[in-house]
Amino acid sequence: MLTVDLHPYFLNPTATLIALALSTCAYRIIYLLFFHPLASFPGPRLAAISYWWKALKWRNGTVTRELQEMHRTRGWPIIRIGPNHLSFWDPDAYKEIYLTHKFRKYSTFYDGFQSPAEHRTIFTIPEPELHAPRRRQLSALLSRQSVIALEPLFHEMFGVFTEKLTVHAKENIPLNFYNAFRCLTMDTVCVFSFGGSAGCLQADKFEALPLVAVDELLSGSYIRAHFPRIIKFLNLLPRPLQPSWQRGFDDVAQIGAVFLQAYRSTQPSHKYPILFDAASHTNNAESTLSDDQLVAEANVFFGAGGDTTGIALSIGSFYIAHDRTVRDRLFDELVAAYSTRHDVLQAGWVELEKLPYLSACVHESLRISSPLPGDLPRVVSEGGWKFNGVQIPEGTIVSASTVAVNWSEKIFTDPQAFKPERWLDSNGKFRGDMDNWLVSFGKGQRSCIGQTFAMAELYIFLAGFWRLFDVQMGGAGQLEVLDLFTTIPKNHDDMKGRVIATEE
Ligand code: HEM
Repeated sequence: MLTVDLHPYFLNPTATLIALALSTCAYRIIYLLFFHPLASFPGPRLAAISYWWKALKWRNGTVTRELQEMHRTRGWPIIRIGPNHLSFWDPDAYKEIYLTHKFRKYSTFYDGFQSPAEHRTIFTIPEPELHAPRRRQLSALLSRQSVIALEPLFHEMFGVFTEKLTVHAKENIPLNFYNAFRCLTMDTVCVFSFGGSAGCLQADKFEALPLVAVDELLSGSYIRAHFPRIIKFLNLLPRPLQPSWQRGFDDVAQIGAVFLQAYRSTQPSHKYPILFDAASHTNNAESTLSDDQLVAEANVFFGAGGDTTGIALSIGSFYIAHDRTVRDRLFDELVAAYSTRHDVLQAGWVELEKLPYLSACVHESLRISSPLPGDLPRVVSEGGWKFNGVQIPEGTIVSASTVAVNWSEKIFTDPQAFKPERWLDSNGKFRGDMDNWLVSFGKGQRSCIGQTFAMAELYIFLAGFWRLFDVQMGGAGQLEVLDLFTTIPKNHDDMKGRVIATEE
């Protein structure tokens, strides 16, 4: 009789399972490297087989810089940065991906930014047909007229900021401008979103706990955005065993609920409309947001609008402080328009927009800081996408960094230099046409809904600050930044300096 001697491995279920798992992995790696529809696109090998390449670069803050470097040194306009993800370093690709409305948001990535996790928001809803009504509902709050009605809020917050800076100037206390401006914008958007301040402006030397909490929370974004299964697993762990960024995310989810409860019980009356007033009282019952949705939206506004504007203000101010010609020209324009401290503290956005050099400084600050530099992923729709003769299969995740446009040599000469003059024509008038190529707020239907709010802040705060103060900073005026989803200075010491009051 024929007998077959089975190798002992086949009789051991554990060994069999391990062998199966290893061969499945090996098969997948070979498939992703050599047979996947994106196999012919260049990029790091690890990126072709897993999101870990991108995640690790994101953790170190170097992902955008590395993409820029690969593009510069190897000439790659399209880089494979994930098994099914292509990143484009090309201004035209940027416009096609974001402006033409062909591609929807990649939900796995955006779900990682939901707080509370079960509620999709204006920022995270991928379906255009669900997003459009939510956007219409909330955009009334952020129309130009509505933002002008918020000027008392901006003036109130800037008044507190100014008093504090005056004390720092008198006592010659050094300041971290990155933190100082973020405290100002975080408190401002917090009042708008929740009806109460986060208390950042009250913190000694602007070392505010909410800033630390937001930084901490962002430090885990690379896991939240790319590895949802890890997040599910972490959620099963007892809270003390979870990483601090995970706990931080859950804590932020609570902030909105606490504020809404306070709002409902006290019915505070503000001099200006806040998100809770307007978003909870619409005439149409169907479009009224539930409390949970309202809290989730308020959390998004706070998250999206707190850091970003402060980053543009502080990085712009860093460059203005280092270039005396820029600083003096801006100061002269502001003094001519606002001769007293009182005047500039009440300056309105519409009037400020008429100042060409201030406008140039605002736009150049937005361009050079690119506060959200990371790739914001979209999914190629049915039928695929042909870009510059290259066929991209449907279902591919595509993205392009705002830096690929804002720092493009094709569009801006000497793009790494801070030159407000590039925004002026030969008669010294502001060139509004160049706005087309400023993509800091994104473009298209999913661009920043808070753009008007942020622009009003940038004009009012930058004008007030540079009219009333001057800054002494060390160093050569070169700033190295990291991309941790938002832009952060690599070395916080670069952002330190002393503030000098120019008006008593
Ligand atoms: C300089 C400041 C700011 C910059 C650079 C900025 C940038 C951006 C960008 C690039 C997007 C698109 C995100 C994506 O494609 O996924 C975005 C979306 C968004 N931003 Fe801003 N933002 C700023 C300030 C603000 C402010 C002040 C608010 C709130 C008052 C805000 C609220 C939002 C919201 C809610 C979205 C989602 C919009 C949608 O998908 O319809 N942002 N922002």
